[in-house]
Amino acid sequence: MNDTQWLVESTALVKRYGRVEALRGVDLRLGAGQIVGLVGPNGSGKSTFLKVVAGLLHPDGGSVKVRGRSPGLETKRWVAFQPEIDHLYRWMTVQQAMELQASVVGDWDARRAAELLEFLNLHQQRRTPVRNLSRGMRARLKLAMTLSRNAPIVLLDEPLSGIDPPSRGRIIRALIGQFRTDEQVVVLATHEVAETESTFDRVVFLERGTVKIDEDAQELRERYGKSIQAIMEEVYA
Ligand SMILES: Nc1ncnc2c1ncn2[C@@H]1O[C@H](COP(=O)(O)OP(=O)(O)OP(=O)(O)O)[C@@H](O)[C@H]1O
Repeated sequence: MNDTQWLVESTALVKRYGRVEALRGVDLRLGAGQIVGLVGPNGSGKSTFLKVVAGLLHPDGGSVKVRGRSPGLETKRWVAFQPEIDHLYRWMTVQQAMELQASVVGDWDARRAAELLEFLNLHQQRRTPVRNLSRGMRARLKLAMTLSRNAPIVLLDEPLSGIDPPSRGRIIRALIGQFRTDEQVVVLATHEVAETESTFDRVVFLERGTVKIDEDAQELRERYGKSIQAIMEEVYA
């Protein structure tokens, strides 16, 4: 594979916040056709990695390439990034938030957006202002806004945060349903490993800014003879 065939390639990637070294030489290559579970304890660098790939933070060392280019304006159109923070305008209705997103991204899929609103039980809330939505409903809206894009690189930072456990299965099915194996990579940064690991093709485990595990999800389960959740709890607690 040459450089441009990787959707994301980081080499010895370093990111610091003042004296805190959040990423300490991360080497990762992500190609199309995978859901990658990005896991690790609090502060291990998951969000920082996603933000660097999304072009929101600049590396302090090493490099990151998105389809062979340094992250910037050009690469942002290839990356659908759902941050953990709530970035929605409170005064907008659900419909207006979707329309705003549709107008600023170049790869909006209106049909999928309508399907996702229905699937995520938001279709009856179209005229509801964001400020009147519960935290879980806002999380669903963020997910709909992200997954309605046809971006080759989808980065989801704790997408299930705030969503009630019984609904998470539906959300995960939405994620798989929208996933196009031949074109996209989905990176799912999460602490909800038990609920999401069935979607993982590959697991990247970060610890203190370095990659401790980067392995096929099924091979990892077989190697330890337990679920990824159990591996996280027992081996890396
Ligand atoms: N804006 C910031 N300013 C200073 N330090 C930061 C900032 N953002 C993150 N850090 C630090 O960088 C390190 C990595 O943080 P990061 O948020 O990337 O980890 P994470 O794995 O996503 O954590 P969590 O699971 O808690 O969301 C931590 O030590 C954190 O305190």
